[in-house]
Amino acid sequence: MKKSYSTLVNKKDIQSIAIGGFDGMHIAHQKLFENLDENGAIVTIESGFSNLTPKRFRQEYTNLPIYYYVLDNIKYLEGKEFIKLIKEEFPNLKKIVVGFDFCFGKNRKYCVEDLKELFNGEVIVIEEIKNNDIAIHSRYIRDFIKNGDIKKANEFLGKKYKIVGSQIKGQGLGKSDFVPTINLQIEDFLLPKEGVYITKTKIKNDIYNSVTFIGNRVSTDGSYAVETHILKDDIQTTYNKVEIEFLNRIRDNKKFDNFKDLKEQIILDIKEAKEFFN
Ligand SMILES: Cc1cc2nc3c(=O)[nH]c(=O)nc-3n(C[C@H](O)[C@H](O)[C@H](O)COP(=O)(O)O)c2cc1C
Ligand SMILES: Nc1ncnc2c1ncn2[C@@H]1O[C@H](COP(=O)(O)OP(=O)(O)OP(=O)(O)O)[C@@H](O)[C@H]1O
Repeated sequence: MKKSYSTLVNKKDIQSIAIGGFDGMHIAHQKLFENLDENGAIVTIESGFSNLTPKRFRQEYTNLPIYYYVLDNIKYLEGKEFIKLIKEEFPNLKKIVVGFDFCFGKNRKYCVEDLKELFNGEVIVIEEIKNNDIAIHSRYIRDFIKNGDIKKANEFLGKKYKIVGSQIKGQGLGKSDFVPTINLQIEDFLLPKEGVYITKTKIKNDIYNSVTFIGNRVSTDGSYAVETHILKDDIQTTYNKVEIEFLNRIRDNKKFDNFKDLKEQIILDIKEAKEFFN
């Protein structure tokens, strides 16, 4: 099994693991982690499609060490081979925690009953965790985000949906014709539906109330942009890392016939965001 990330914890010390994809580190994932003991670890099988909590950001949502394995390297294994590798990786493993729908190995033909049979230790299977009768899964959270339903996404995540990017140069119009904005380049993260959102923006150790526009600037140059206006301060410098937390959605992206109308709308958006924070 090829590990693609290393932590400082010695794998010989690990006695319990939770296994899965864990994109989002959502409420149900956290329930699995609660069943790990102090010598526990998270074993993440990377499919390459993680865009809620891309791999390099996942560790911030847990104190447990995370070990990453590439799905393509292990998906052809028979059940016995999978367990053998797990035991080679974690020689003192006593407990495995998975969800009710966990399957593994060749054609995903091995599931929880096989795991119980093949692993000579404790296997804890967590029943399906729901939020108001709807099952919590990363795929549903992705749908909420794509539809702009940030409140639902946050409810299912158990935290605010966050993207991380770096500042890039904008058109230079914001400051002169509208309001100053930080233009962002975002990689790896799933972007919410086009529109205007109430957000918090974190730069270094400071957190600012903000409004964020996502979408094609159909009223100006037409290009796709993610840009944030900080409600309080005029942020001047270029920062490498900017984090945006989504709290609520204000409206859809819209084409305005002139800059005056767009500016008036932006002022209304800012007013709505300020009221939200008050
Ligand atoms: C709160 C807010 C709402 C916005 N709404 C729209 C919009 O509905 N339609 C649009 O085409 N552009 C919208 N924009 C983007 C502006 O067109 C953009 O800020 C302007 O073109 C300046 O871009 P620049 O920062 O690259 O100079 C919005 C920007 C902000 C900050
Ligand atoms: N709602 C849930 N209730 C209980 N266990 C869950 C739930 N969702 C996921 N799990 C378990 O968490 C682990 C990680 O699963 P996985 O990464 O597939 O999460 P997911 O949210 O179901 O993702 P996806 O929607 O992409 O399938 C697995 O062991 C899985 O069985």
